[in-house]
Amino acid sequence: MIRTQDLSVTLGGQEILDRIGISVGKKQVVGLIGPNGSGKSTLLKCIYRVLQPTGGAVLLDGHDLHNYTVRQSAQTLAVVAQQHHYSFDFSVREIVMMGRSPHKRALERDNAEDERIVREALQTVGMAGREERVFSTLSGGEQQRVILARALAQQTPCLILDEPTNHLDIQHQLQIMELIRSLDKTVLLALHDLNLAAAYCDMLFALQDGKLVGSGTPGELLTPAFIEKVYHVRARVGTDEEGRPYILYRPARKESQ
Ligand SMILES: Nc1ncnc2c1ncn2[C@@H]1O[C@H](COP(=O)(O)OP(=O)(O)OP(=O)(O)O)[C@@H](O)[C@H]1O
Repeated sequence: MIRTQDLSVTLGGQEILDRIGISVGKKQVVGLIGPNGSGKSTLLKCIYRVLQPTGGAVLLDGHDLHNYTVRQSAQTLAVVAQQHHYSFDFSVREIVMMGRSPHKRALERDNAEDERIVREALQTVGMAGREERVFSTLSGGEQQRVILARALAQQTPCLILDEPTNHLDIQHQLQIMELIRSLDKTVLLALHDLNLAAAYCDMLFALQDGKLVGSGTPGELLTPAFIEKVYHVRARVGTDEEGRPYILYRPARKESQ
């Protein structure tokens, strides 16, 4: 459903992405992994149209995203980006209600159905009853959940998430990942935590220095050799009772021994 074809990005004269081809099947949860600065956010930004690629294309259901109007792509893709900058003190309700705008005409007023969808989205992320709180006064984790609620209120078939577990404690990390899995949507997300990626993703794509350096199911991709090559960290990989890999990191070798 979402595909990138030879996607390249050059910024400030530097090649940030080099002919990346990834694909996310309908209703799959696909993780994008890779070290800091490897290009994960840049790739997601091309998909949610904040960045214009220098080469290649993003295809939605086989159609070039460039032929979509902004409204059409907002009806297809909802985004939870890494940083949330709001210059005004919006309430939680107002922020989540913004998710409804691709479904409305200019100046159309919010109706009872919009209100219901907003309440339901806040309930889903565990933020019910906080509609009137000022967004900027929420903790980082609470803000993250409100932004996810806004994406849910957008009612799109696809979700793009850049580090959705950022700022969250372990309980909320697991809750958000369980929620993402339960949504029955096509999901592409950037993740740092390889154990979360292993536990919740159907497929993974790995970036390193702007290049695609691996892809496969978590079990296929996350081997000790791969982790050492890409992250320069030694690791032991076990398998849980459901056959999914889990990773234990090991201290770096001491050079003097
Ligand atoms: N506007 C820009 N001009 C120049 N370089 C940029 C620009 N935006 C991003 N970069 C560089 O592109 C590279 C990839 O950045 P990106 O944010 O996509 O990485 P990432 O994998 O998401 O990293 P992280 O895990 O740290 O969030 C980095 O080296 C970054 O410094």
